[in-house]
Amino acid sequence: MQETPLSYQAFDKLQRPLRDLRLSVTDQCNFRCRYCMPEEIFGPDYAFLAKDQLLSFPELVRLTRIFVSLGVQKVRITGGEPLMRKGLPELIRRIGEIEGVRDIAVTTNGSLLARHAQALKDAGLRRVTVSLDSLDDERFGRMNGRGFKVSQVLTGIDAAAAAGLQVKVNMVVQKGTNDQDVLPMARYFREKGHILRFIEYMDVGNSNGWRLDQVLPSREIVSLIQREMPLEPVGANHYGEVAQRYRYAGEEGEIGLISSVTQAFCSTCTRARLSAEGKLYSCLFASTGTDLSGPLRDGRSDEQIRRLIAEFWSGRDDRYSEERLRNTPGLKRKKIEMSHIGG
Ligand SMILES: Nc1nc2c(ncn2[C@@H]2O[C@H](COP(=O)(O)OP(=O)(O)OP(=O)(O)O)[C@@H](O)[C@H]2O)c(=O)[nH]1
Ligand SMILES: C[S@@+](CC[C@H](N)C(=O)[O-])C[C@H]1O[C@@H](n2cnc3c(N)ncnc32)[C@H](O)[C@@H]1O
Ligand code: SF4
Ligand code: SF4
Repeated sequence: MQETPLSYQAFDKLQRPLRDLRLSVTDQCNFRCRYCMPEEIFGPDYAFLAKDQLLSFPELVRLTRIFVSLGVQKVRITGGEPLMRKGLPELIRRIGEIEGVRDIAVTTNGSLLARHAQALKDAGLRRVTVSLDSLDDERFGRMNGRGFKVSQVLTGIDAAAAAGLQVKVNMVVQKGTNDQDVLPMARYFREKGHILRFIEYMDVGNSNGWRLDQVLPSREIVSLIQREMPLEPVGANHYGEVAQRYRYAGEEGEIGLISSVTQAFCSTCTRARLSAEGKLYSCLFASTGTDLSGPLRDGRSDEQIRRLIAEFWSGRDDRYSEERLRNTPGLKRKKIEMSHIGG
């Protein structure tokens, strides 16, 4: 293969640039959300990664630097629950020092956020995305599978805001489970001034028992909210933005709709995903990954690893959600679990 120029924008087979890197820093989580890590699969005997299998901070930083040289500008730290990874603020500080990284965000379930918000901010983090599916303790406790209380997450959100972090809230909407929470959540976060994004429930992994009739289409969510709080559409912040934005009419506050099932956005998907043990995935719904930990640990040079990643991206042609849209429910394949690959 030819030498890749030192600063270069990688494109895949469908002409999509490599722009985002999603780093899963642990496959473990203190929640057992039924749509992600159902207890009956992720029980006490589940074999999580051993500590020495996880990529170390120096390895993650080295890889991120290489990804940036291929076009990545935005890094999302996720998991599992990323705040369970010891010393996370230090990783954020080091990634923030990489020239070319324009944006770092963390996606968290919020349960440990009150404890870590200030350290994250001090490490240079500017924003955080907190997942919360309901304001009702009973429903939330059932959905998170461990009886965690809503107040614990809300306290985390308040602590993040008080520390000066911009907060977005992600709510997975599952018809028949928490659709009654759409309006209370919209009212609450409109009042608080945080952007709330509604995510269509997806068929990630192999264990959540997903059914299409459990998906509440985004357009129904918009009409539901419109009836009480008028909305106006807002243009995308950047190429390939996942959420469709709406503003509360006459106000600054906004919501987002992530319509991964009913209006797939594969045609502008710029995201590469790295699992906690260093496997690189070209799609949230991929079955296999390309191992980078071997090359990292057997002494390969940055340029060799860079070529590996460039080749990986140039061969990418995934567009699972668009294919699902056409084939539902016939699309069957073994997929990597979302808690492993990161959200
Ligand atoms: N199918 C699919 N869903 C995705 C993809 N990226 C994100 N999502 C879904 O969207 C949710 C929200 O992702 P975020 O990381 O908060 O979204 P984002 O657009 O990167 O966030 P911002 O940078 O804040 O706009 C995820 O938890 C997934 O459910 C993707 O590439 N494919
Ligand atoms: C896998 S989690 C990892 C980060 C962290 N533990 C959290 O929950 O925010 C990332 C995101 O994926 C979302 N997610 C998990 N399973 C999903 C599913 N089946 N459909 C849609 N989104 C899902 C979660 O709601 C969360 O916002
Ligand atoms: S969605 Fe996040 S909090 Fe819930 S089980 Fe998955 S990784 Fe854990
Ligand atoms: S389904 Fe795959 S290709 Fe499509 S947007 Fe999601 S990660 Fe990207």
